[in-house]
Amino acid sequence: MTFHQFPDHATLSQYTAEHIAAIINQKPDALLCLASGDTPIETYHRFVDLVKADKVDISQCTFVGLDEWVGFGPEDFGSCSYYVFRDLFTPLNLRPDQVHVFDAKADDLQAECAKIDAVIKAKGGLDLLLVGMGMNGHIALNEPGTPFTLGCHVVDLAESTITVGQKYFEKETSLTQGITVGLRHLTEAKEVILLVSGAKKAPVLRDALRGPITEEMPASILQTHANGQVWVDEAAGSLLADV
Ligand SMILES: N[C@@H]1[C@@H](O)[C@H](O)[C@@H](COP(=O)(O)O)O[C@@H]1O
Repeated sequence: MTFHQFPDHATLSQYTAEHIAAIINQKPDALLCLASGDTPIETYHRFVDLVKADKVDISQCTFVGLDEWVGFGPEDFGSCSYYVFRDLFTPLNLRPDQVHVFDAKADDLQAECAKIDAVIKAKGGLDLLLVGMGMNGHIALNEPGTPFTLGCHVVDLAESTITVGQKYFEKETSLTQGITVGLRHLTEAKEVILLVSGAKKAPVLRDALRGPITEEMPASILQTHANGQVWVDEAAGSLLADV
């Protein structure tokens, strides 16, 4: 694992966008799984700028959705896929065959897990997994206590995730379960980037990077990845020097 601290969120976002473009320039048919959440939004805007400026050709790439609230879909404001479509997939004008997301409204959620597991397997694994970190250290929707060995699965959401998740919605919304790419896919990904931004995440980031590697702190799995990058802004990294 390598760690880099950027002065601010804008610099972090520009660097990350250029890095994603570099991965695709090296492997035009790359399979990418990119997080929802507030943290990477500016990265996606910068990446769209690079595509529109012809700095990278995405016509052969495939994108996999990372996670979703059960019962919600891309058309629902506040869903995970709503933001990824709004900020990335739609502005990129991707063909339908380039995008694979969980249908979290499906009757058979296990089949949805098998569907995404199969896409990842068929493409020989993820070339890039870009994730954020929840306030309880979750990665995607892998909550504390999730085995590192799981592939895609359905999860009961932690209280903290339900509370913090309200920020994505206009009004109070009932969230109970999630469907998510698992940490086995993180372990097997050729490269993983964890983006962390803001002072409120600083204590969790310190525990994830300086504490023990444990399933109780999902983000600690980054410590085990040979090609794992943890990229943070100064506010998020503010407690690391003190450890
Ligand atoms: N499902 C998402 C995750 O995929 C995201 O990475 C994380 C951090 O989100 P944010 O960047 O908004 O802090 O929490 C949410 O629950």
